[in-house]
Amino acid sequence: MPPLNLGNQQPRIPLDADQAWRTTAARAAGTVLFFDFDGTLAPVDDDPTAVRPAPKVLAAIEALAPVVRRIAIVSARPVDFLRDHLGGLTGVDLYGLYGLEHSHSGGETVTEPAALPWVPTMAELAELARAELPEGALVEYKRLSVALHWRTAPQLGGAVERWGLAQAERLGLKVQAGRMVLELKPPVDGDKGLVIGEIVRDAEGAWYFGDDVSDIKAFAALRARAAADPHFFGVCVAVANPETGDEVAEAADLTLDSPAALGDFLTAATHHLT
Ligand SMILES: O=P(O)(O)OC[C@H]1O[C@H](O[C@H]2O[C@H](CO)[C@@H](O)[C@H](O)[C@H]2O)[C@H](O)[C@@H](O)[C@@H]1O
Repeated sequence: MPPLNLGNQQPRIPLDADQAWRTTAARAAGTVLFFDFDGTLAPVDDDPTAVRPAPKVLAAIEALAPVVRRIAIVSARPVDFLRDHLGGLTGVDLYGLYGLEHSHSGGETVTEPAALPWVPTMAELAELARAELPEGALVEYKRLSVALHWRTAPQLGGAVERWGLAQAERLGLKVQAGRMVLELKPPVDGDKGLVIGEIVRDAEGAWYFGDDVSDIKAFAALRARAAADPHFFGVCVAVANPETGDEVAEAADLTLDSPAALGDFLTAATHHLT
C-alpha cells in the first residue's frame, strides 16, 4: 500500500497505513473503530434518502467487528435510518443525531431524555421551513433535528442559512454546519466529540473515519485521549471531498479519496487484523 497523505498534524506513531494497522493488530481487542455515515461510508447523493454504503465497506466492517473491541457508527442521521441502511450489519453500535440516540449491538433505540421535550418544536420548525423556504431548498425532518439542504439549488445557500440562523436564535436552538446543509438541533449536549470521548475512556486505541466539519470534534476527542495517555493509539482519517476544503484533511492523520477508497482500505485492514 502506498504511503498515505498526511495532514498537518504530526502523527505520533503512524507512518503509513500498514504500520498503523500492525500497531492496531497488537491491541485489537482494546481498539474501537468509529465511522461517520454520509460522505464516509456512503457517497453523497442529491437525495438524502437515496444513499447506500460504498461497495466493500459493509463486508469489511462485518469481518472486523469480531476482532476489535467495538465498532460504532456516529452520525447526524437517526438510528433507525442507519439501521435500515447498513444492510443488516450485526454487532455494531449506532449513535444517531449526534449522540442524542443510540442502539447497542441491535438493541432498542434509546433517546437522550433531555432532548425529548424538543420533539414538537422540531416538528413545527420543519413545517415552517417547508412553508417559508424558497422552492429548491430541501427540508429533512429527523424528529430531534431539522436539516436544511441546498445541494440541488446552490444559489439558495445564503438565503437558507440566514433563515436557519434566525430560527435558531428565535427558538434557542443549536446549529451545525455541514456539506451544503445547515442543521438545527435542540440545545442539549450532544456532539460527536462527546460520544467518542466517552467511549474511548477505557480503550487502548481507536480509529475515527469522517469527512465533514462535525467530525473534527471527534478527531479532537481522540487527540485529547492520546494526550492524556501515551499508550493510547489514535488515528484520525479524513475522507476527502470538494466541499469542506482542507479543513477536515488538515485535522486528520491520514486522508482517503472517497468512500470507495475506504472500502479498499478496510479490506486491506482485515488482512492485518483477522
Ligand atoms: O453525520 P453524517 O452521517 O455525515 O450526516 C451528515 C448529514 O448527512 C446527510 O446530508 C449530506 O448527505 C446527503 C446525501 O448524500 C447530501 O444530499 C447532503 O447534501 C449532505 O449534506 C443528511 O441528509 C443530513 O441530515 C446529515 O446532517
